[in-house]
Amino acid sequence: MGEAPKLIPHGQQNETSNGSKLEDETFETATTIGDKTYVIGRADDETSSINVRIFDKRLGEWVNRAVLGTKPMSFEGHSAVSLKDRIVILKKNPKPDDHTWFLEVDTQYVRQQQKVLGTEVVAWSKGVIGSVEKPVVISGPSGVGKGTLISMLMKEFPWMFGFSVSHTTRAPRAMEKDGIHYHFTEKSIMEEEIKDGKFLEFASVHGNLYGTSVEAVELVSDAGKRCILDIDVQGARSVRASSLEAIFIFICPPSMEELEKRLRDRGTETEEQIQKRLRNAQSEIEQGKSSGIFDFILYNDKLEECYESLKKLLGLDGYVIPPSNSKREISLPMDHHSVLKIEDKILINCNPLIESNNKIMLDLSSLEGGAPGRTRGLDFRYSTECINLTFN
Ligand SMILES: Nc1nc2c(ncn2[C@@H]2O[C@H](COP(=O)(O)OP(=O)(O)O)[C@@H](O)[C@H]2O)c(=O)[nH]1
Ligand SMILES: Nc1ncnc2c1ncn2[C@@H]1O[C@H](COP(=O)(O)OP(=O)(O)O)[C@@H](O)[C@H]1O
Repeated sequence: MGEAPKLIPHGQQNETSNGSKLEDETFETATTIGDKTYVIGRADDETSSINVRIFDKRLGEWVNRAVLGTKPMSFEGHSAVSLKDRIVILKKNPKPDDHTWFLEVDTQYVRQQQKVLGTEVVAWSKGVIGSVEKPVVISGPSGVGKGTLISMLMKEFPWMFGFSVSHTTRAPRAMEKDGIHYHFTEKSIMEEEIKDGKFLEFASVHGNLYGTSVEAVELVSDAGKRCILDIDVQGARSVRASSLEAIFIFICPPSMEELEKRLRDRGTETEEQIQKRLRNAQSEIEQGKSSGIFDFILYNDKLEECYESLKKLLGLDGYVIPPSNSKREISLPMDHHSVLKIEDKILINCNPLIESNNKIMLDLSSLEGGAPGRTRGLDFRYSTECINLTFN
């Protein structure tokens, strides 16, 4: 039988071996959901990310767990509030864009990973205020014009779109820069990261490995931009099956002869690679048209016409976008002794002694996404409607 969780309350003096007093920088919270208690706190030595221990009250012992998702780095203190399938962690003295994290303990993603890994699983997901436009997946055979069309979008709407930088084991082309066009990666490293659940999707394409990391997509959305993914049909199929909702567009060439001409004129592939890509093109076009994965099929014959059609699909024809769509940020002066959950809202700083303009309501009623990516749809409101509660 294991010992029930013993917590070190915030600020409690800790005896060190030589009896000197040591202010404990971090502390732990214990939150029970179902028959498990989740003890959160203290930095995990190796990674200095926040540690999670699970005590199974039914078994009366601590259980091992796999911790998935992007882990929060250690922080000096937090409040923990339990929802039915996750724990909301509100950081103490947070940075404006790093205040809320979710420890998922019984979400669909956790249950799915528990089946795959055959062990207890918890998954971290960073909370982000507001929601984002659905990402745009663009697929099509090599040489059809995907990159050209995407560059035109990014040039005309730089504040609106961001490109998901894929990982690949392919060698860079003359003009390609690492971290801009691709993360050019060793196969063994990429395979390791795939095993660690860091990729939303990956596929072997034209003899090389390509993949979209969760971070690549989330970093674009964190910047308040709409994410564009240039991925092959296999990748589009995986994204369609994932929790990431997106718009799927397949670009077709006007003919195979024109596709071959473009590929040759581009001059970036050897003859052997051109032949391989043309062979693959036939089946890709077939899948693009008949698989049901794609919401739209665009023919890239005349470039400008195709670009106008693409903008129309994305609701951008003749649409003037205000240049500044600054991200909403909130600074959360949080007093950790006065956090209260009422249904799907969390009242922060409700202590009547705290001045009203620091009373905050966190609305969790329209959460989207979640591990292994971000949890979006948070809504913070400074609210004097916080109920003045007496704390004894
Ligand atoms: N599944 C998947 N495919 C990708 C990814 N990045 C690029 N691709 C696809 O890999 C194929 C080859 O890409 P690339 O070597 O850049 O050649 P290109 O199509 O001629 O530009 C294209 O169909 C891309 O859409 C990715 O992250 N995942
Ligand atoms: N509509 C078009 N007409 C003629 N050439 C095009 C058209 N669209 C793209 N191209 C050219 O075809 C080549 C392949 O385009 P690219 O964007 O690299 O394709 P992808 O990214 O799909 O492999 C490039 O040299 C590009 O300038």
